[in-house]
Amino acid sequence: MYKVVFVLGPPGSGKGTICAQIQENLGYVHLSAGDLLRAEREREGSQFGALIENHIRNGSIVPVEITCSLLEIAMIAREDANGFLIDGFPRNEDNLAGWKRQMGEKVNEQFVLFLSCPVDVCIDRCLHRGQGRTDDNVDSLKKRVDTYNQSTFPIIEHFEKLGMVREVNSERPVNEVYADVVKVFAAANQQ
Ligand SMILES: Nc1ncnc2c1ncn2[C@@H]1O[C@H](COP(=O)(O)OP(=O)(O)O)[C@@H](O)[C@H]1O
Ligand SMILES: Nc1ccn([C@H]2C[C@H](O)[C@@H](COP(=O)(O)OP(=O)(O)O)O2)c(=O)n1
Ligand SMILES: [Mg+2]
Repeated sequence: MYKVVFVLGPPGSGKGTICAQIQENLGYVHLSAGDLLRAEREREGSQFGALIENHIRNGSIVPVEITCSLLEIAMIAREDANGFLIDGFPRNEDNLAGWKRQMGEKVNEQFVLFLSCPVDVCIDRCLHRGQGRTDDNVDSLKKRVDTYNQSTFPIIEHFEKLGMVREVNSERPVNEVYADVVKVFAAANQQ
């Protein structure tokens, strides 16, 4: 069984930043659904490149069969891992249902780390992220925030009802956010 922590929050809430630090210090392997999709978009011979780019620019969500397969392939490649941080997934009902179908029997879902941050702060961070992403512009960001509010937040609420959500306010400086995140992992791993 793979041990899995889902990391969710609005675009720019700091998911990638915090996951990199957890990977470095706690031995979890960081898998960003967005990074895997961008890599697949660039892969020569991929039949999904154009479809992925359309969704990324539109701030809409790629069909789960594609994303979940990329995640599973990446997990199989790191079967030695202590656990996995699944960053930016599941982002909607389709993601959640497809994950349950494909991975439900193979994973132990530890908890959901929810990085909460006001949307205006998040948008500002994305506009200054400096990674040259095709979706870090005002138009795409509006759509991504709509998708977050309409489709992703209900998934967080679903996990909340199951008692699985650990919320950390990520509006603060990274070192403060990280310190609280470490406490969440310590508590979860004590059980
Ligand atoms: N706590 C924080 N305070 C200020 N800036 C942050 C913080 N966390 C992340 N950032 C910056 O905000 C941008 C988005 O962070 P990132 O980790 O890519 O977020 P996400 O993966 O949730 O979209 C990056 O430029 C990052 O350096
Ligand atoms: N589960 C996912 C995750 C990301 N995507 C697509 C759509 C998202 O707007 C983009 C970018 O996702 P990414 O997690 O990299 O974005 P943020 O880190 O939240 O800014 O990728 C997806 O279709 N399905
Ligand atoms: Mg990210």
